[in-house]
Amino acid sequence: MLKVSHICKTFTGGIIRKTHVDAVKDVSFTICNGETFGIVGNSGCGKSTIANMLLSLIKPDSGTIEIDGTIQIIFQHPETSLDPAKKIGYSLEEPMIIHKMYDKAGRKKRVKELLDLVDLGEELLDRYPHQISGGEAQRIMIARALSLDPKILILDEPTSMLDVSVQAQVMTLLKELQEKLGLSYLFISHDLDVVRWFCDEIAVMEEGKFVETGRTEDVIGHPKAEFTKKLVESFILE
Ligand SMILES: Nc1ncnc2c1ncn2[C@@H]1O[C@H](COP(=O)(O)OP(=O)(O)OP(=O)(O)O)[C@@H](O)[C@H]1O
Repeated sequence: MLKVSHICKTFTGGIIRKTHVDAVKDVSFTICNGETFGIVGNSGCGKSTIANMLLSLIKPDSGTIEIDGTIQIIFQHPETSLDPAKKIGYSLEEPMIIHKMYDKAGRKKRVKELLDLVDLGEELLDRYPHQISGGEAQRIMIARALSLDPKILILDEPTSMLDVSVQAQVMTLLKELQEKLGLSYLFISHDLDVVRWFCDEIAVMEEGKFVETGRTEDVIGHPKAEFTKKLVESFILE
């Protein structure tokens, strides 16, 4: 389970003229085990800042975050997340080496299990990132994240750089993995269509604030906040 209570983050900067951005303002939510919570909002509304606070990459100014188990993230650009100089096999093993998990034989066995989970063949292990497709690269990133047995995955626009048909395959795979492994997901997206299909609950975010939260069908079907209404309208008109 993940419980976020009243987190806030303000970025300050500038030497001559002070700048001040309230990136996240009093955000609270809970993700129950095995559930998917989506955050939808325009660029710059604070989605990544929330993800970074969950990953302890930045510290909230106030509020609390309780995480039961390990949390991992899948980014938008799988090709830049993989080391171009390292073979896929090594990239899959690396997190286990860093965390001193298993001996060499155990890691090799685990790599095979992980490939199986994401429906890829062992022939990929000897290739470099430029020798695999975008969809395969994203599957490798998912396998790599799973190597540390996380309970929660943050999916930060995980398919927005992929072709539509490949997007659907990766999203279906994520759903299957959730069932199989009992994972919880925090799904960050602009795409209401995918969110509607994928998320149990969503929050609509505007300028650092959650303006509306609830079961996905309720929020999209009966939007209450003005911003949500506009978002739903623009998505239907597209
Ligand atoms: N390290 C930082 N220093 C100063 N301002 C920052 C920093 N990180 C983010 N911001 C600002 O905080 C606000 C929220 O940014 P954030 O990256 O969380 O948005 P986002 O919703 O993830 O956007 P996108 O969908 O484009 O990734 C933006 O105005 C951004 O410019």
